Amino acid sequence: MTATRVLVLNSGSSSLKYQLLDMARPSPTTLTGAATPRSDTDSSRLASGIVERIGEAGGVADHSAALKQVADELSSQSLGLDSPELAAVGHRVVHGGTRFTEPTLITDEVVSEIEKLVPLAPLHNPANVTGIKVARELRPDLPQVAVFDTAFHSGMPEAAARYAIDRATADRYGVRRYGFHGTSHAYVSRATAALLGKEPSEVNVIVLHLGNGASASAVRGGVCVDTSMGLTPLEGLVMGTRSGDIDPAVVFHLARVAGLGVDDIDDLLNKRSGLVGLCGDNDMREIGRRIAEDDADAQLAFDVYVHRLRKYVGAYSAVLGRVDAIAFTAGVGENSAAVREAALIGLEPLGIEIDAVRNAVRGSAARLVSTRTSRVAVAVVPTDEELEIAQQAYSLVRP
Ligand SMILES: Nc1ncnc2c1ncn2[C@@H]1O[C@H](COP(=O)(O)OP(=O)(O)O)[C@@H](O)[C@H]1O
Ligand SMILES: CC(=O)OP(=O)(O)O
Ligand SMILES: [Mg+2]
Repeated sequence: MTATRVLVLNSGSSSLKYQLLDMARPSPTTLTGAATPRSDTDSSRLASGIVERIGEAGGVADHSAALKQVADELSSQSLGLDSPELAAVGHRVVHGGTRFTEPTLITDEVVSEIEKLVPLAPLHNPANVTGIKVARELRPDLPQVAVFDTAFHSGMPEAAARYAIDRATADRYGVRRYGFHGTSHAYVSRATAALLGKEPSEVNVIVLHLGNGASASAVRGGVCVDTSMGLTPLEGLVMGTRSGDIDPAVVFHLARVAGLGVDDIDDLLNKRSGLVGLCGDNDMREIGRRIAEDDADAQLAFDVYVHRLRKYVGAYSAVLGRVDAIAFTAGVGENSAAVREAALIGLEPLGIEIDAVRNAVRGSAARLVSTRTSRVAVAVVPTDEELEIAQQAYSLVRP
């Protein structure tokens, strides 16, 4: 029997998503070719699930406990990690630094390199390492593949990847823009091309990945040329709990005037800022409910979020010159018609015409929400980081 199944572990800062896929069965997308949107009826997906609120009240204690829960759920469906049909485990790893720009077979040395990158992604890489260690303990014989969030952005031009700071200091300490959510930006930019009936090489796309973490990217002909996250996943858009762009002098000011330490400021900007910092809620659904009741704090949070998003749409329109499509993805991008409309309304001079009626229709498939006359196609394109990771992992181990 040939082993053709891949288990994918996608550890976020407070969640663990998993999927078990059979790569021998038809899947609607291919690694390099055209992609069509994925539905729940795909025969390739054997199991999937999510453990949420890790480390929070009402959730499991930590990522080890979450993994144990996933292993138990799979075993109860006779799909456990002990299955001889497993070909590999694919792990999402958020930060790959400058070294990891391709899917990588995991060895002890690779694990220790990923651990060295923890200071650059303190909310994410530790969880990724835990997942790798637990899975390797359970199945030491099985190939385990790391797929990096940073990889898709690793070819960004120097003009976009460099910060304008002293070069020697930057080079010595690896201070440059890496970018994240790369598997999602790669998958969604390809799926957007497919939705337009084009090859990825033919289209320029702005991808707006709006989840709890959020980032924008400018993709020219299938290649990422700029993205909003930088050295860490803190730069760029306003997020659920992260500030995104601020004047770096805010940090000095808070240290000198408010007497805050570096760790306090790190915690403030990563965990107590963004939507939650502005209005106390980080879930866009709750913010929508509060706005409907005329809550001024929720309205302000929404307005700041959308203003930043519009700025990036404008910036990346200029970076790309010609924009063929803008694609909204991840939890907020796929579900919040209000965010999509507020971000793009009034941008007709840029050739962007969102259609309020089409935009308001709910759906789970990739779809266009622009007017028929819009020069720039506006699309909602569900992301599938797990499928992308599975395909990249399988490409390394397939017989
Ligand atoms: N129906 C909805 N309307 C508006 N926002 C939603 C909806 N469903 C989910 N979201 C938003 O999506 C976020 C989670 O997105 P997701 O892509 O799953 O994030 P992550 O992978 O970072 O955990 C939630 O915090 C919430 O703000
Ligand atoms: C990199 C990042 O921000 O990931 P997530 O959105 O899963 O927190
Ligand atoms: Mg995510």
